[in-house]
Amino acid sequence: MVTPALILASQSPRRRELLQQIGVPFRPLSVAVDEVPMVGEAPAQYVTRLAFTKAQAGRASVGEKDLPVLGADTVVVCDDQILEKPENEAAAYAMWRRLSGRTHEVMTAVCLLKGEQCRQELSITEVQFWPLTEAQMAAYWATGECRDKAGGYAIQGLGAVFVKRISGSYSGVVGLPIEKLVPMLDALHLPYWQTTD
Ligand SMILES: Cc1cn([C@H]2C[C@H](O)[C@@H](COP(=O)(O)OP(=O)(O)OP(=O)(O)O)O2)c(=O)[nH]c1=O
Repeated sequence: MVTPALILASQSPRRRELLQQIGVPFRPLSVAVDEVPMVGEAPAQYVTRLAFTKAQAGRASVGEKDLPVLGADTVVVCDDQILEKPENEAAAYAMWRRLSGRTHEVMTAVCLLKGEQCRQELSITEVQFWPLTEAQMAAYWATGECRDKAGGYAIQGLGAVFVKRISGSYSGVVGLPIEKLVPMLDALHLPYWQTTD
């Protein structure tokens, strides 16, 4: 068995797949943190805080201070409002009506802790939706795909048909911006595909 180079403090299957995709040897760990914005907290601050909190929670639960821990958080932001995972059908429809025919931002913050070191990055991607019909929304709800996704859609899934344009990081929208992560791994001398040390 390969020795893990880091702990991924996340229950998200997408984050696990993205780390696997670039050949990082890791051990997944589910952490539970309160995902509630503080009063007056801007979306960028909020996702950054949550990524840090998840990494910290992972480190506390592993107990091995020297093993690096990676945490991440993703939110959809539209009209300065944070859209997380829809709690029910009404919440999902409210999100889709807001996103329909418009451009929103997907923010993913990443935090990597190793010993005393803390590296953080924020990815912001613009996503434009086609106008959505009520019939499309009903059909999408029926698929169940929206339930554990920020903003109530998955760009990597059937939700891709809602997307007209993207400007930024595709992997960031899915939950882990590879182009931000690789330099962080380099800085802490952590392995991935093609590294030699
Ligand atoms: C916008 C969008 C989000 N998402 C996902 C990424 C995240 O998994 C999820 C946002 O929820 P998060 O709270 O960031 O992550 P999570 O609860 O799935 O996992 P954990 O907190 O344990 O790390 O939405 C997609 O998969 N595709 C998309 O197109």
